[in-house]
Amino acid sequence: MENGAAKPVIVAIDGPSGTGKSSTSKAVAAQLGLSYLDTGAQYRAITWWMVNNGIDTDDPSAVAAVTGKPEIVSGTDPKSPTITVDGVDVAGPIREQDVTSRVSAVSAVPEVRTRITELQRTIASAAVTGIVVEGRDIGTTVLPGADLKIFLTASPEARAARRSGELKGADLNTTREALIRRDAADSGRKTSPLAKAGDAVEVDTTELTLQQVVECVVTLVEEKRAGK
Ligand SMILES: Nc1ncnc2c1ncn2[C@@H]1O[C@H](COP(=O)(O)OP(=O)(O)OP(=O)(O)O)[C@@H](O)[C@H]1O
Ligand SMILES: Nc1ccn([C@H]2C[C@H](O)[C@@H](COP(=O)(O)O)O2)c(=O)n1
Repeated sequence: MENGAAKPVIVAIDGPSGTGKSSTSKAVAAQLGLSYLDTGAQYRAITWWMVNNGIDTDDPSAVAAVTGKPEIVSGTDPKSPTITVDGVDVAGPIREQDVTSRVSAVSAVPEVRTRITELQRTIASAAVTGIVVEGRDIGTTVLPGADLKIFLTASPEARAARRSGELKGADLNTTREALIRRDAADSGRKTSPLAKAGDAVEVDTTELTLQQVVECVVTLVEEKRAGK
């Protein structure tokens, strides 16, 4: 750039549940001084609002009719990301089971995707140094011109073990089945399904520590910035 400031770098990190998108994205963004956006949290936030307002989340037209109502605000500091709905901090409630079990249905509604995608693009374009955006359709749909696209994978067994650890000993098989069900719903929806972009770098995290994944992505970003 003419004034010597580096061009903002846009990094898209996609993949199924439990592959390490959030942990990796936050650490990479913090290490490189970039903003961070958890797009799953936005879909969870709108789902939380639907549940809280008695909307039938299995009825796409009922969901579509009220999609524009809640005001969703994401804080993009990777060291303390935030998410509010109409000014209420929902970081805790959006991780609860009633939201998790409904979020795939709500996020499949095209009107919801249009609204949340617009919000994501606005946030990404305002990031001064750049941003790491994680989700399911970032490289394919939200930011197809991203400088770097990563697609994280891991075996269902590894992902279930990671999640069971978080859920304090939840049954491994039940957790694995729930992950597979959510992946199938997210990959099978008509509008911008979970998918690897053709130009994404796939990183299988099954046998890697979180630190190794972070180092791998940081190296890829630095190589991109250096024009390699
Ligand atoms: N490479 C890794 N090795 C071991 N554990 C990991 C690794 N990456 C992430 N984890 C752990 O796995 C769990 C899930 O990670 P994370 O929340 O980052 O995944 P995610 O892909 O963002 O999931 P979701 O899409 O469901 O939000 C966390 O407890 C995290 O600490
Ligand atoms: N870009 C995105 C991000 C998330 N979703 C949906 C599908 C997921 O099951 C759900 C929750 O995401 P998580 O918090 O587990 O990462 O949100 C989507 O459709 N597109």
